[in-house]
Amino acid sequence: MITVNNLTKRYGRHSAVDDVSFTCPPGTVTGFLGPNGAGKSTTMRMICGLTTPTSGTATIGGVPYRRLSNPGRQIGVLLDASAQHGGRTGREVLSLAAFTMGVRASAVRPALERVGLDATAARRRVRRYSLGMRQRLGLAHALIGDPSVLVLDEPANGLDPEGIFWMRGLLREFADRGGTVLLSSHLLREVEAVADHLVVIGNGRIVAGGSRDELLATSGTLVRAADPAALRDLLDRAGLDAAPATDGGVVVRAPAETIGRAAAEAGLVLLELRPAGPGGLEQLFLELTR
Ligand SMILES: Nc1ncnc2c1ncn2[C@@H]1O[C@H](COP(=O)(O)OP(=O)(O)OP(=O)(O)O)[C@@H](O)[C@H]1O
Repeated sequence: MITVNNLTKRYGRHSAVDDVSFTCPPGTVTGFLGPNGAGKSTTMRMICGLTTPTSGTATIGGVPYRRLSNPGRQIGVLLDASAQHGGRTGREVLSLAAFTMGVRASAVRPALERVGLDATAARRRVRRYSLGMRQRLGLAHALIGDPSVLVLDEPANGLDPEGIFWMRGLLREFADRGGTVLLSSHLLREVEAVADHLVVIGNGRIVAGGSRDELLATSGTLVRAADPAALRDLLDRAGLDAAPATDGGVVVRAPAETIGRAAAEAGLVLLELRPAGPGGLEQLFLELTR
């Protein structure tokens, strides 16, 4: 369980993270979503004891990271895959991590295999790894202590579509076995497929959070009218926020009944009126983080 309570980080007058609270329960994957510069990395660094909060707390199983006795055995962290020591081989990186955490050396090979790094890759120096290979090695590093919590910052960066699919499966399985996963991304589509909880951050503040299905249910109503300009006028007059959808309709943050009644009163012909679904969540995400 990760518990974040009123976390704030200020750099001078700028609040990188502003009063952020959320929890990540065991058995779930939480997607931490926000555009570049929203405060995801800073929050994750505070969870992992790398950045000191201005105020607030973050705990793993009730204990702040810096007070964990052997943190790698409880929480696996992948914050910046490109920061690995380029002069070491993949196997050396993992052997050193295993040694530091008190994990037996025989765990190194299976850990590399688990993330799809074969014997040739294991012998290669990390400076010759692609970003995708570094992400895989970073994931192996996070997993080698057999932790119950994973914190991963943009782990899909540099992975090809097959790699992203593979990683989703790995994270889903980890959570299904009772693990806790927090992963960040600036792409809704990327986390939507694997996360069962979403926390959306914009300008350092939480702007939406809850189960993915809950957020989907509140993601608005898709409306398409025979006369799109008349629909826009009607929504403006009714004071209803609308965002353009990809298929020519608009997503409105209001129940279908409200829109349907307003359209009927104005004599407007509607071609479509339905819950916006995943596309609506995308609109909501864009709107919330604008
Ligand atoms: N060490 C620092 N000194 C000053 N400002 C910082 C520092 N670290 C982060 N910031 C600022 O805090 C804000 C949040 O940055 P952060 O890296 O947490 O965002 P992010 O959501 O992870 O974005 P990205 O996806 O681009 O990494 C940004 O405005 C950033 O410029």
